[in-house]
Parts: sequence; structure tokens; C-alpha cells
Amino acid sequence: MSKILAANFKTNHTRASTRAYIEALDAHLDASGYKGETYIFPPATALDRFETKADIRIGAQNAYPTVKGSFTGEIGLEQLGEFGIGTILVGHSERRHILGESQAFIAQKYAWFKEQGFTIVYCIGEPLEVREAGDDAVRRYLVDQCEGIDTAYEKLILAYEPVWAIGTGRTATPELIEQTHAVIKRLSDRPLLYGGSVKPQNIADILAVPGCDGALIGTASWDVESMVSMLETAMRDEK
Ligand SMILES: O=C[C@H](O)COP(=O)(O)O
Repeated sequence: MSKILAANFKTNHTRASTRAYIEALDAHLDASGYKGETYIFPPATALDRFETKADIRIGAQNAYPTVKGSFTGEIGLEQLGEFGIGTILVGHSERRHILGESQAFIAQKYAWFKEQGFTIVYCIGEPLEVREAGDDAVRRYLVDQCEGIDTAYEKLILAYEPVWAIGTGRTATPELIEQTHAVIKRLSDRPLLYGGSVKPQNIADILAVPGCDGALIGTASWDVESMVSMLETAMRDEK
């Protein structure tokens, strides 16, 4: 099965640079005949309709569970609908730990976007102190992060992102990814991505981990050449 690669731009790229990125990526993927699913999550200000030849899907990094209303600073279904956006990231660790989203709110958001038929990339992952507390603590933490989440939803893609590996350059070892993915696979049979300092130098090893269906990439995805290189690795290793 083709791997799923997803690029999370976080608070990077403008409307103009996002368009240039997607055009360059599309040209590469189209020329190489790449058939895998590729997701791009630009910042909200760069959401748009992009006509692409390759299978590039645009998603929102975040939105409020509403059609529209009084939620200052947020966007809702009306704003996403303008650009035909039907994919959203929910539960990213930066929204949990920096923006303070609770599991109850995340579950509410998940249920609402599920109701709208969105593809949901749902992120879970433990902070360092939980990892250091041992395997049982990690398992309990991940189970708690699935509380209130329909893990059988057919348009769910899970992403395991250990917080200590995000943006730190410290990647989980293939053994640890395999072991943790096995725990998560017992909670859901949906595709499961790994995220946390994935880059061109390590993506082959990560995609080769049993139970790893792809990668959610932050930092190393922001440069289109780097993203193309990771997609080429995914494609080469499928053959
Ligand atoms: O959504 C992506 C993850 O937070 C990983 O970010 P990173 O590749 O910069 O570690």
C-alpha cells in the first residue's frame, strides 16, 4: 500500500509561497507518476483551491467546530467550504500543550468535523516525562488521548507524534516507533503515521517500520525540495 505523507506548515509560508510550493510539488509528482496520497496543511491565510494533477490534498491545521459565529480569531465551516477543504488536523500537540486545548474540547471538535464528513488527521503522543515513566504510562496516556474519539471512523488517519521528538531533531528509534505503533494499532485499525523530526535522512528507516503507514512532517516539509526528496524515497521504497 502507498504511504501517506503529510506536510504541516504550522506558522510558516505565505499565500504566495504556498502557491509556489504546491505548483512545484505538483510538477514533480506529476512528472514522476507518484500515486500516493499527499496532504498539505498550510496556514489558514493560505487556504485556497489548488488545481493539481497529482493527488495533493489540502487540509486545515485547525478550525472551530461551527459553521460560523462569534469565535474571534477562529475559522469555521463557512470559511473552509469556500475553498472546498474537507480535511483537518485535530489534537496536534502544539494545540494541546501551547494553546491549551483539553481532551474534552478536542473530542467535541473531532465529533463535529466527523459529522461534516471530514478526513481527520488525529494526533496523539506523549511528553518526555511520560516516556520516562515507562511503557505502561505511555500506553495509558495514549488511551486517554483517544477518550471521546471514534477510532473506527472510516475517514480517520492517526498520527503518533511523541512531543519530545517534535521540532527537536530527536527522532524516536524505529524500535520505539514499532513498539508504540503496535499499542496504537490495538486501539484503531485506521492508517497510522509517525511524526517527530522526520527528514530526508531518516524517512526511509521510518517508513520501513512495520505498522507505519506514512509520516506527518513539520520542519523538513517546509522546503519543497526536501519534501520532494522524502516523497521520492517513499515512492522508491514501494517499488
Ligand atoms: O505536525 C508535525 C509534527 O509536529 C512534527 O514536526 P517536526 O517534523 O518539525 O518535528
